[in-house]
Amino acid sequence: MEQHSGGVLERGADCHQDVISLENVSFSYQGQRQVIDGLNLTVKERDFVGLIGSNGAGKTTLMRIIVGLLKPDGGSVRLFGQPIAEFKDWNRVGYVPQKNSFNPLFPATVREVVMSGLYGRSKLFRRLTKADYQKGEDAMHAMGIEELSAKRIGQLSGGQQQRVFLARALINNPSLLILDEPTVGIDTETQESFFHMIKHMHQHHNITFLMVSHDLDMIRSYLGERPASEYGKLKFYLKHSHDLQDCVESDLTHSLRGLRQQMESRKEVVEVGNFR
Ligand SMILES: Nc1ncnc2c1ncn2[C@@H]1O[C@H](COP(=O)(O)OP(=O)(O)OP(=O)(O)O)[C@@H](O)[C@H]1O
Repeated sequence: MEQHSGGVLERGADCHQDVISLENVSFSYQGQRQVIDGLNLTVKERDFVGLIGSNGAGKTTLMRIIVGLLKPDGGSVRLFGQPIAEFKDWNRVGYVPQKNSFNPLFPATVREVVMSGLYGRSKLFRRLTKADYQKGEDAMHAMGIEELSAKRIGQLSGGQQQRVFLARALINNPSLLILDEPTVGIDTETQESFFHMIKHMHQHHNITFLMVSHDLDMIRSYLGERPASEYGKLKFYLKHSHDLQDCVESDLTHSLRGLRQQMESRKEVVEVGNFR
């Protein structure tokens, strides 16, 4: 992740793809003061970025800009290297917004809420296939909620509901997960198991995370004591699940391939020479 306003935060050579890039992004709600002004942010493949900031600092606004729900007044937003206006591959992005509380009479079941993640932004309801149902089962299994599948979402506890929303975000097997305060209102024990689960997903499933949280202890325990960068009241903490070894290896592979090609072309010259 790089984030800077004015000065550039130094970061070594890195072979990982840019997943989120914001350049000089500004935003204000109609007729109000600027919430975000000239923000630069780069989140790379397999980064885990934790965002901490006081109430009203602009965290949710920033998440909504990144997932295309708000259009910035200025600057550019790219996802996986593509300008957001042209980005179509929304299945690669899972987004869990700030907690919604459901009326206990809300008619959808857990399975229906999870399956609705397949429709993404198209809002086009298509006939679900056997493979789609299997994806739903897999996502519920990953979140440990398969036994709740027939219950109404409104009848679940806050922690169970969060698992449902995470399963909904996971159903398309995303490469980027954006979570906005996923553990608000959840008891400490469930928070711990939730964090354990997302750390596991980060370390073993190569998912890139951007997570807003008020839980400074959790953020520090996983992402380190100090923020990697700050922008106004927003503090960005960072951990990679990769290290530069990946890049060294990929450079090495690249060099070896180059060497092999050189040797092969020499061999051809020799063979051509022999032929003559
Ligand atoms: N729909 C809206 N219309 C007008 N102003 C808004 C709207 N949503 C948020 N704001 C204002 O924008 C600023 C940033 O709000 P935002 O929700 O992004 O903050 P936040 O950092 O996520 O806060 P919190 O920690 O309380 O969730 C606040 O001053 C808020 O009052």
